[in-house]
Amino acid sequence: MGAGKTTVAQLLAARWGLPVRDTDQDIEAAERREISEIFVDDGEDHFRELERAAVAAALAEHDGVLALGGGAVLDPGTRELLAGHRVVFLHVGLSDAVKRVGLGVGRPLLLGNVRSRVKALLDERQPLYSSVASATVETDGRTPEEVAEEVARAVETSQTRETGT
Ligand SMILES: Nc1ncnc2c1ncn2[C@@H]1O[C@H](COP(=O)(O)OP(=O)(O)OP(=O)(O)O)[C@@H](O)[C@H]1O
Ligand SMILES: O=C(O)C1=C[C@@H](O)[C@@H](O)[C@H](O)C1
Ligand SMILES: [Mg+2]
Repeated sequence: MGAGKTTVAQLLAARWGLPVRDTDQDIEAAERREISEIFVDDGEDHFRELERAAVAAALAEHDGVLALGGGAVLDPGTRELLAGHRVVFLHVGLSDAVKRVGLGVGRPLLLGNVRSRVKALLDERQPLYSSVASATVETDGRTPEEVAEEVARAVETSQTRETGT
């Protein structure tokens, strides 16, 4: 959370002239309620099922840039769906993440002490993010535009390597 997935996905889509989707937004639209309401009413496990379905639908229907939720990779089924796709991990350190998420409003897993919640999530999830990603881009101390530039370079380079174009 706060890595900039939603923000950077939009910049990349504009750069490449592609459509952009965001599974958090897809879930809220389909459910007609906010993510925090889903967590409160039905719990995280149910949210992860909705998220897996949203990722599957987006990968099937959408040819463009997809921003995931920060915890999507926790679900083994979602990780399987992502295999074979270009997945870029936007890394953020504790200090920048805390600055970017502010009070954590709308992010149910940050309820309580935002700094200690962010630290716990980063520590727990780091190995999973690295295992799913085909590239990692550092976001600390960089603007969204600088991050998008580096993601584009990483993706375009891997494309050249794969296709020679
Ligand atoms: N590189 C950056 N530098 C400074 N601020 C940033 C950067 N990237 C994003 N932000 C800001 O941080 C906040 C969170 O960004 P964003 O919503 O894109 O994160 P996210 O990774 O999609 O989070 P989530 O997992 O909750 O969906 C926004 O206010 C955004 O403008
Ligand atoms: O990191 C997480 O687990 C989450 C991140 C957000 O994108 C949302 O998907 C939700 O708030 C959970
Ligand atoms: Mg987001």
